[in-house]
Amino acid sequence: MIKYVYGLLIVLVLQLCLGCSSKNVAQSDQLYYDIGAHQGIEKLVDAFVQRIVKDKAILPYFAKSSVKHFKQGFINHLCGVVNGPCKYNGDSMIDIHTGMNINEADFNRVVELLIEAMEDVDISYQSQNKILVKLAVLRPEIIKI
Ligand code: HEM
Repeated sequence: MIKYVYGLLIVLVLQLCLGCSSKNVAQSDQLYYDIGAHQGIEKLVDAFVQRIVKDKAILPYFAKSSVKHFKQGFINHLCGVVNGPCKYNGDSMIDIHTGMNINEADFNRVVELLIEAMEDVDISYQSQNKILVKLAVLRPEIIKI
């Protein structure tokens, strides 16, 4: 009987440990999966670019940019931001945006366009907020000093 109880206890402890470790793994990249993994990010960035090209205040910033290159860079960067399995190999946010003289209003507008794009592709408000919190910390690297 004692052996049986011990056995049961061991199984219980093992299950708890497995439960917590798989929970941790799931939690770390949960946002990535919640927004549809790589395909979801591609859809979002497509919608974002469609919003940018229709915006008179923001489009001029991209006058000399390659849309294809921007899309790929933004996809990889966002994928990393949401703890996905991609690696962004581009320049730092400071290096890219320095010299563009981005003001507060235009930064906010780009964030608005991203929110609209997230709505376009039906990303939940909870995931939207998580993404926005992660991007908000980049603000000082992007707005002109
Ligand atoms: C949190 C906000 C932002 C993030 C995370 C972000 C991120 C990025 C990334 C990842 C790239 C692509 C880098 C590459 O692979 O070449 C990029 C490029 C670019 N970003 Fe941003 N950006 C932000 C805000 C802005 C704002 C507010 C503007 C302008 C109003 C802007 C204008 C540009 C332009 C014009 C490029 C293309 C540069 C080129 O052609 O080399 N970005 N950004």
